[in-house]
Amino acid sequence: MSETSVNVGGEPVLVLDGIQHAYHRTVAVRGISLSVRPGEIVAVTGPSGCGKSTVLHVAAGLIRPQSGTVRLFGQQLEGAGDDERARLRRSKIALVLQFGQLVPELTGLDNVALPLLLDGHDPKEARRLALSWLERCGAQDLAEVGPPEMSGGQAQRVAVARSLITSPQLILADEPTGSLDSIGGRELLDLMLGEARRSGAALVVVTHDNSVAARADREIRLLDGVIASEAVLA
Ligand SMILES: Nc1ncnc2c1ncn2[C@@H]1O[C@H](COP(=O)(O)OP(=O)(O)OP(=O)(O)O)[C@@H](O)[C@H]1O
Repeated sequence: MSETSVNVGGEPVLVLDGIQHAYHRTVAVRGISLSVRPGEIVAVTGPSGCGKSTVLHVAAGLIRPQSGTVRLFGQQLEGAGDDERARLRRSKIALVLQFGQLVPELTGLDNVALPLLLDGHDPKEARRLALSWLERCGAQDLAEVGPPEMSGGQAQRVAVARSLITSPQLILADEPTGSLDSIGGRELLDLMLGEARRSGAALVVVTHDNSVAARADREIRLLDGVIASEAVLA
């Protein structure tokens, strides 16, 4: 592990218990339980279609699983309405989904500033911070560019900048650098891992990249919708 370890401990920030989910007749996840502690870096790996994205979307409260429970920062998600879920996500969690999921009508800069603007921060200060995060993510050239004009990799850089600007306590990332070349992807992941280590945020990252998994505290490998193996690496 190249990053400096922080203390990993305390009450879990995320607990999944007995999660099952199917899309029509396709069973994606069949009974997954896992728990993530503050500051822990967890890599979720496994072959295509094994259920990784579904687990991440359930953890983020974007998918309501057919059975099982999700607890985020001690709060049970089942009873929470959509507004409450959105509030919880905005205040403590950052999401980086596979295709960036940026707001198409806004510039790169305003996409990054958006979480702060929604939280009522001073717009000038929010944009100043957004520019500095774009620079750190190698995306300063995208400040005035709209998402429809960005490549997949560029959108991922902007999405990572947006995820880190709020100093989240939990980062949920689904193949956050899958559209970048290997060097660019490595640099951006280095930044995410480094930031998580520095700030003490927990990071759950879905990845096909073995080198990322090797630098996590724990690797959870899925196969056909169940946890096939779990390795503590740190
Ligand atoms: N919206 C959907 N509608 C129907 N089937 C879906 C949907 N999303 C996922 N699936 C199916 O559920 C299963 C698990 O998909 P999921 O995307 O969670 O796997 P994954 O491990 O993240 O795959 P990948 O590595 O290719 O992104 C797969 O068989 C997939 O085809």
